Amino acid sequence: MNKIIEIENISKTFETTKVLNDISFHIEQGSFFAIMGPSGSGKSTLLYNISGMDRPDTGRVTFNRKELTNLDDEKLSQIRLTQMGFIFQHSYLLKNLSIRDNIILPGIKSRKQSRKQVNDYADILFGKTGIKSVADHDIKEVSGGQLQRAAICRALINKPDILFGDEPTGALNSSASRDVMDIIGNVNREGTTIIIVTHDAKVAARADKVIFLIDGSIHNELTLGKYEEVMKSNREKKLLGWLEKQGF
Ligand SMILES: Nc1ncnc2c1ncn2[C@@H]1O[C@H](COP(=O)(O)OP(=O)(O)OP(=O)(O)O)[C@@H](O)[C@H]1O
Repeated sequence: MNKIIEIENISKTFETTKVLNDISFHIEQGSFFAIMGPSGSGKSTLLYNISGMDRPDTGRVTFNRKELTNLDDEKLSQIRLTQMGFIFQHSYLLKNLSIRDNIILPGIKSRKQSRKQVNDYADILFGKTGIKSVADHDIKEVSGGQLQRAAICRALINKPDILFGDEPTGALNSSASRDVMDIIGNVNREGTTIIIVTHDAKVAARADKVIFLIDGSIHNELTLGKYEEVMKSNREKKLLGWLEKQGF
């Protein structure tokens, strides 16, 4: 298996607090990886540091064999735009644009595909995420679940190798959360590597591997293997038992 991301001895301090403490691990191409841990343990900081949204003070992050920690800001943002997708708990879309325009904008900006190709691909993504009927609506006219599906479309418009999610279901009810995780699961099955931060065991149970952070260090890790719907409740039980042992 190819390593899509390799993290070597990264540390990060904010003022006097060491938030990431000499963390090393790797993520295999095509895998689904979840980061869990108590509030304040450094989960979001870790995600931002491995995705080039922030830089560690020390250590090295390599993505697709390129060392991100060596790159200038312009090269980093180009990689984020063309090879990475991001979704957040509140994925802000531009208010004055329709759903469609929000999604095609980063597609046109990246110049990876022609305008027509971007539009055609947006239609494919609207179909896959079930928001075709609202694609030309204003963003104020859709539900939170539809907005998060639109955010997934926007994150995928440039066909990224990897999708990062920071609490991607944190603002959704359980049924919308399940729908969003089904979509993310399908994206993973089609080959995109997924890394998410989540508090939700049901969400993390979709991952192949879960790491548990405490005070900026990896306290433990659990391998669950590839997700299958029929094994859902067993996986959730296994993960919940493991989380209890970690003191969660
Ligand atoms: N930009 C920043 N400047 C100063 N301190 C920060 C900054 N970002 C994060 N921190 C601090 O780093 C620590 C870890 O924050 P982080 O958001 O990574 O934790 P988390 O595990 O994701 O927490 P939560 O589950 O509550 O979102 C916290 O104490 C937070 O206050």
